[in-house]
Amino acid sequence: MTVTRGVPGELVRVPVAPAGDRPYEVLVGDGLVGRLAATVAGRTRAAVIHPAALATAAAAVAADLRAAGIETHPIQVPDGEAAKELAVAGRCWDELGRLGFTRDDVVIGFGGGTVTDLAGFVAACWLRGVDVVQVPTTVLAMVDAAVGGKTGIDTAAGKNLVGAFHQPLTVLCDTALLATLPPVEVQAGLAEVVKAGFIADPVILDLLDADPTGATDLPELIERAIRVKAEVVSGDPREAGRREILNYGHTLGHAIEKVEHYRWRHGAAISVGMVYAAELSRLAAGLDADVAARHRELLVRVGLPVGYPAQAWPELLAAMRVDKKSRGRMLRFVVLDALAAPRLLADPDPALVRAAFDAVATASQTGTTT
Ligand SMILES: NC(=O)c1ccc[n+]([C@@H]2O[C@H](COP(=O)([O-])OP(=O)(O)OC[C@H]3O[C@@H](n4cnc5c(N)ncnc54)[C@H](O)[C@@H]3O)[C@@H](O)[C@H]2O)c1
Ligand SMILES: O=C(O)C(=O)C[C@@H](O)[C@H](O)[C@H](O)COP(=O)(O)O
Ligand SMILES: [Zn+2]
Repeated sequence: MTVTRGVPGELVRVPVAPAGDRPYEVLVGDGLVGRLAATVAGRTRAAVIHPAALATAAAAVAADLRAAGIETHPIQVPDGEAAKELAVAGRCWDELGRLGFTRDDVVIGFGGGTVTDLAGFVAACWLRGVDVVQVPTTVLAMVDAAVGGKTGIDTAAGKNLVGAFHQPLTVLCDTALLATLPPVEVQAGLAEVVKAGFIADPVILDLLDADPTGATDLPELIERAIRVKAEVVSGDPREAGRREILNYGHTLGHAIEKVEHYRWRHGAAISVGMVYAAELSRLAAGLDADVAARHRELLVRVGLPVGYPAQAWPELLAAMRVDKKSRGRMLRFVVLDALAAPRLLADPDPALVRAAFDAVATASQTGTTT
């Protein structure tokens, strides 16, 4: 998808000021990857962690950095969730060791959210923390994954169960890089944009009502969602409280990803998860029925799934119990009291937790990926 900003050459700067940590900026604009060399000027070495799909683009980035005198090493990792495995992180650390990576060298995460999660985690652990610059290349990574310093990998028990908070030095969102992104990946990214709309910025929902594919409004949608994330993360960088609202739709969504062995896109899974969370909000927190219904209507118009096979419930419930928001045997969910009024709901009535699933349960035997 080609994204043209309203004003050609316009550069958007969104500040992130994580309490107790170094402030940084998320830059959004067309052709921004050209600024990478200046961003990491003075470093001796850079490792560009990238997915197979972006090998050519990563080679071009590496050539730019080398031309600026930085010894640069691309590290290719698998496409998709397969990048977020311990063995892949281990291979990256082996490579950094082979290169003699020191504390003032820099890791660059160049890819979608799977790669920025992995690269951030690799950087967080190497020598107990080296700088990472995130260059997200999907809508999802621009609006969410690359911003805020949540890094991590998956384990057999579930999504993102091993990780670290490690804020990036800067985030460069070059919208020109979205030109090669398949439409289905744009839709997946819009799921997190919808999330930002329901938890904090309803203007996003109005924009998407009028333009559900983001054909004309994608730049504004990206910027608005980044602003929501930046504001939340700045106030609570380590998820001591309010940051949990960014997990809206993720309790069931992560469970679906696990049960599907990560064949579903993250955005598709949290789309179903948001319809579920909206229904739980209606049943347990008194959310207006129209606001709950708006979730399904909008997500369908965006082209995202809103259903999951009914028979999977026991497996999904078991997976939800290892969600990071759980405490002991207590399930905790992000719910909405009203539009843009999210809160934590602890230990809801198990009958309501099950009843809310009726809103997404389908008779089909298998989930449909999008
Ligand atoms: N850390 C966080 O705060 C956070 C937030 C949201 C999501 N996430 C994580 O992000 C991940 C999902 O990220 P995603 O949706 O970006 O998926 P992804 O990283 O798997 O990218 C999707 C696919 O598009 C390819 N791709 C990436 N950029 C491309 C481009 N410009 N052109 C063509 N192909 C391209 C990738 O190789 C991959 O095959 C999940 O693991 C999720 O848990 C993390
Ligand atoms: O940044 C956050 O905080 C989020 O929860 C954003 C989510 O969109 C993202 O998927 C995140 O990786 C989920 O985190 P987890 O702690 O539930 O693994
Ligand atoms: Zn997410």
